[in-house]
Amino acid sequence: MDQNALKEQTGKESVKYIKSGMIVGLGTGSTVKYMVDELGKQVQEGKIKDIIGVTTSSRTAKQATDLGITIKDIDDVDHIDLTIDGADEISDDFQGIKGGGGALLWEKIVANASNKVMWIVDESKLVHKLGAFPLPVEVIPFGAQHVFNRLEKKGYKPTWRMDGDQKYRTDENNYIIDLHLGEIDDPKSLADELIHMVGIVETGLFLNRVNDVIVGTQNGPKVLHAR
Ligand SMILES: O=C(CO)[C@H](O)[C@H](O)COP(=O)(O)O
Repeated sequence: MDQNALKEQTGKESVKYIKSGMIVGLGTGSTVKYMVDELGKQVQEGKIKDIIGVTTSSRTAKQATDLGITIKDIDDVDHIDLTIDGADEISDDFQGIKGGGGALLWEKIVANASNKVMWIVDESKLVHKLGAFPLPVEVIPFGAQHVFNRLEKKGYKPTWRMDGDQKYRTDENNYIIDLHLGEIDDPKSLADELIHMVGIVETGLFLNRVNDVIVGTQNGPKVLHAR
């Protein structure tokens, strides 16, 4: 099976955890796309009833709406039962990097409002230590070049996330700077340092935020329990 087939496997498997009546956080990315397609199918077939989706990006909102899934704004629900989202890297101790798809800010807000969080990944995303995947940080446009320069001075090897020849814009109209760190020895202190730099709105370090992970493997989906 190639990587896409593994993403499809884990995406479809995760829908088994969505029960009728739930308020479900819908993540972003190519793996989540398979999950939302399957969820839409089961909603249309009447197998899953009365669910409400809270989406983590305008892309997922459009996909879910097109499939007939009822969507509510995060501020119109008081909790989320379960959020299913993708991830870019998951370390041995279940810490993660997210934001490869540019939706890290809304993804973290939705995760924080969720009783349970499940990540769905293919096996290539499991790593010993975080950092081979460039760490995204979301920055507001005002003064963003100064933030970039500070990150460069710190040796964090920043690059602008691009969309063609323009800087990529998030759903909040912010920019993303990707940090090419290689290996992150202490994710917690790095997250603390970055979040206190004025202009940075959020980082792609998702620490202690996942309960279960479904991994797509050549031998079928495997469930890992984090906490
Ligand atoms: O964090 C994300 C988007 O911001 C995605 O969940 C992450 O990038 C994984 O994406 P994919 O399933 O396409 O590999």
